[in-house]
Amino acid sequence: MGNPHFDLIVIGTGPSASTVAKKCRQEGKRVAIIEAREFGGTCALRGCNPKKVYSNAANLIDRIRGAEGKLVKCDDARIDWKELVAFQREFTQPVADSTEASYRKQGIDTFHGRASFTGRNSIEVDGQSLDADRIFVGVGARPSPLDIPGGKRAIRSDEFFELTEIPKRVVFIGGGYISMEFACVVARHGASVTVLQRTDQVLPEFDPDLVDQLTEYSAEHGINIFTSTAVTEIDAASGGTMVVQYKSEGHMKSVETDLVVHGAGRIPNLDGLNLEAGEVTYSEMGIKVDAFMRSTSNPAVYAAGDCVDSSQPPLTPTANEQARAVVNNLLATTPTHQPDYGVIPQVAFTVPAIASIGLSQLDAERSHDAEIRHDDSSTWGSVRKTGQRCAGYKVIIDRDSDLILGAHLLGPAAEETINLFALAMKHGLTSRDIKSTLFAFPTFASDVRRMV
Ligand SMILES: Cc1cc2nc3c(=O)[nH]c(=O)nc-3n(C[C@H](O)[C@H](O)[C@H](O)COP(=O)(O)OP(=O)(O)OC[C@H]3O[C@@H](n4cnc5c(N)ncnc54)[C@H](O)[C@@H]3O)c2cc1C
Ligand SMILES: NC(=O)c1ccc[n+]([C@@H]2O[C@H](COP(=O)([O-])OP(=O)(O)OC[C@H]3O[C@@H](n4cnc5c(N)ncnc54)[C@H](O)[C@@H]3O)[C@@H](O)[C@H]2O)c1
Repeated sequence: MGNPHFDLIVIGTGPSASTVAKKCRQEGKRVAIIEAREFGGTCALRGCNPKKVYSNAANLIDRIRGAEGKLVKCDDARIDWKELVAFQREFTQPVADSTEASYRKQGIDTFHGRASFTGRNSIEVDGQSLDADRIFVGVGARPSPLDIPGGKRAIRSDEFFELTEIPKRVVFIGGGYISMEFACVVARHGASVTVLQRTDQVLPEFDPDLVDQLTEYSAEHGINIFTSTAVTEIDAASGGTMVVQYKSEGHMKSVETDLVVHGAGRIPNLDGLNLEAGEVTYSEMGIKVDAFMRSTSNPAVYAAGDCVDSSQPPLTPTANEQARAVVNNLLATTPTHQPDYGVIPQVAFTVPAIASIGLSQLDAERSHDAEIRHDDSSTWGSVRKTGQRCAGYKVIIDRDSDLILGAHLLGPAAEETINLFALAMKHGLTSRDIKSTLFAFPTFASDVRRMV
């Protein structure tokens, strides 16, 4: 007997893979799906969703403390880490079983194990060989290697979610999304936090003026950020503590800590896939795909999400949009569908959240006759009524067309308000269109009229 044959083999069960597997099965394709870990992928199990639970706790503490003596009396508001972890697990723990069950219910064959290519149309998993007309790769990303002496002493984001208690001192290596979001949570739990960032700005995807505002506010809450640093070593010290050595302003410095967290970036998770056997070309940036998300070297293979070499940010909405294009192409006789990204909003769920869409001030001023509207909006009524005091915005408008070129927000509800700009920018609304729209009042959304 030959190997089991499928119309489509899907590798991974994250947002991209699940979209492709389910939609192709709905169209009657015989589909197999393979997962190396628990079913569900990074976003649901070890990323966006558990992180948002933690971020909600941190923001709630901040809001209560900001409102203390104004809106509420609540001297003892604090995060009980064990309770927080237990609540987070209410969202993550059911995922593996329910996800696999939903695939099976749909008639998708599920396989556990690390998939690797054995040919252009064949995969091996757990000693079993499978063949398919088409193969979809949605294997996501993993933390980049921390190639410094003692680098293995740093825990990764997966392990961070397993922690049932947080020590007094925490150092984050890297100052991107993961470090800054986690830093805000552990600081609101009472830890003293150090963030060591290699470049001259933490959260480089976001507006530098708003990041400065966030950095200043964070410093008041126990988060010390050092930029332009080079971390050289993590040493073990007495009593289970560690010393992180780093170079800053030409001098060697060190910080003693109880926990080091790796937040220094992620890379495509291509280990063990044996892409050579599948004749699938890749680089350290990921699998090489054409505009239709098809492998540039093997037309039977498609890929999407964090594992592809793409200029788009590695986020869940990006993975989903790429996967939707893949589905359309898999169901067509020839691929014609390209992802329609529009403008992708980005949000770091810090305290408060920082958000961004479209062009930065620098890029807008280089390419357009740009008007920059900005303010420290912490004095605005909407913000003051919450008791909070860290807020700002920068909206960039094209003087010629009156279109919004970019929007950058910091403060309460920034993570929601940015979606209004996403809608306006995707559908070509001008600043005049926005100003002429009636928004419910008093809401943070209604502040948008004042920003444009
Ligand atoms: C801590 C954290 C927080 C995040 N927060 C956000 C957020 O708030 N918003 C946002 O938009 N994005 C967020 N992201 C990013 C988001 O999770 C990813 O962009 C998204 O999950 C990518 O989806 P994907 O389909 O490419 O792969 P993934 O979701 O990474 O899934 C890939 C799956 O493939 C499996 N796999 C890997 N290799 C193999 C193999 N050889 N065989 C079989 N299976 C394999 C993996 O085990 C995994 O389950 C966060 C990421 C992290 C780490
Ligand atoms: N809210 C969200 O949407 C969200 C949250 C978490 C993660 N993510 C996604 O996951 C990706 C990975 O997140 P991340 O935080 O690991 O990476 P990141 O790329 O956001 O940040 C890593 C940062 O670490 C710095 N760095 C790298 N090596 C360093 C070193 N040796 N010492 C000091 N600094 C160093 C880099 O300059 C970079 O700014 C993000 O790019 C994002 O797409 C998104």
